[in-house]
Amino acid sequence: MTTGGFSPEQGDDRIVAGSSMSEEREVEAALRPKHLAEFVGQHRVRNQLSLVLEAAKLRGATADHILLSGPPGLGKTTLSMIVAEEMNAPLRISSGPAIQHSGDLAAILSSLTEGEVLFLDEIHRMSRPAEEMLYMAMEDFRVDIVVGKGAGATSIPLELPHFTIVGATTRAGLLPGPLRDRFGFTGHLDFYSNDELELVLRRSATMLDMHLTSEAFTEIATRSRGTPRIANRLLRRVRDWALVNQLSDVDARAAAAALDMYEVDSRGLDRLDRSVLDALCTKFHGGPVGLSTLAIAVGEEVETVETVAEPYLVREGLLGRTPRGRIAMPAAWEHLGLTPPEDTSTQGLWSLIPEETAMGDSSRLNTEPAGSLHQENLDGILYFEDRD
Ligand SMILES: Nc1ncnc2c1ncn2[C@@H]1O[C@H](COP(=O)(O)OP(=O)(O)OP(=O)(O)O)[C@@H](O)[C@H]1O
Repeated sequence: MTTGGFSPEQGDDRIVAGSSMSEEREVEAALRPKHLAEFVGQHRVRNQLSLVLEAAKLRGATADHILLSGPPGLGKTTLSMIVAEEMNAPLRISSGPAIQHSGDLAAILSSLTEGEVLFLDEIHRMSRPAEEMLYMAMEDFRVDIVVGKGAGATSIPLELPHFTIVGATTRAGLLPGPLRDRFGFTGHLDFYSNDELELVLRRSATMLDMHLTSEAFTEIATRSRGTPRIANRLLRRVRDWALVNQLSDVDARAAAAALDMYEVDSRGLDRLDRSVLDALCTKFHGGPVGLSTLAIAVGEEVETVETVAEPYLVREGLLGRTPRGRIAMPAAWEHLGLTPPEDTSTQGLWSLIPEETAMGDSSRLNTEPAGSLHQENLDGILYFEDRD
């Protein structure tokens, strides 16, 4: 959910983007699980969160502040709503970009009621003065309101009711330590397995009164980039296709035909992803090539390539980030049906890529600031960054 400001990971309207298109928000909202028991996957976070909430209820207290991190579309907003529902508390929603002055935050905090849950999306984008005000509010349930200017300025302490902040961020590494330390519980959401996505799809299909075969669910899940929001969106496109083609039951072939029409391929890559890989392989012979050169070659903004296409390509082991630039991994050539040149400098770089950046936890990769070589991020993962 985006409540103000623009960020590339949230403002993109691709069919496989992890963000919402405005006209679809209503259906998306209807498909949200309302209770922890309905929330698919993320077992560790779900169990831990359940314990935090249960204990708070037994104590008759408000729940501790909760920080949720992870890529867009994995369920952070949904979990914040579930927290409010499970605590039987009202929910207020705001976001970092909407809170640019400490006065904005003071206005929100001073109007909260006892036990209320305040969801702060994109909390890493809040201004520094607001952030500092939040430290005191989270710890002491108090803020100091400064009245007047210069020598005549006075600070008036304002007591606040007890509340729970649920902060969400796609970039945990950008949160200052003092802010992170004030959250009593931190949960990192990972991409979903295909089996989990199938469960999400089955639940949504029932709610949308759609009939699909098991194979059709598998077909859609495989193309959903590990993201429930994308899975639900692809399901809605399949629903459109079935409606127009007067199909009451959707099998794998029909699902594949529908998604092919929207240019989402068998690995969940769309036109942007493929054009990045294609440019890397055909124009730059597999790389290494700098990010901005690559972005120019595909006619996109650097930030779009970096935050929208790249994380998934890295996670799928199709693209590598090296000290000398982006390179096509062997799987990229294979996926495009191309043969890698026999002797390239790229091949020497394949072995240089740490396992996390080649295959695994790309959610952490794209959560870090760009612009330096060989940085150690806050999670202790070595990653490479080039900027030309
Ligand atoms: N674990 C889940 N089980 C079932 N559905 C889910 C789950 N997680 C997310 N969804 C579905 O995916 C959609 C997107 O989830 P949500 O808006 O909570 O993601 P988000 O992480 O807050 O994304 P963003 O950071 O872009 O705001 C929701 O409408 C919901 O229906």
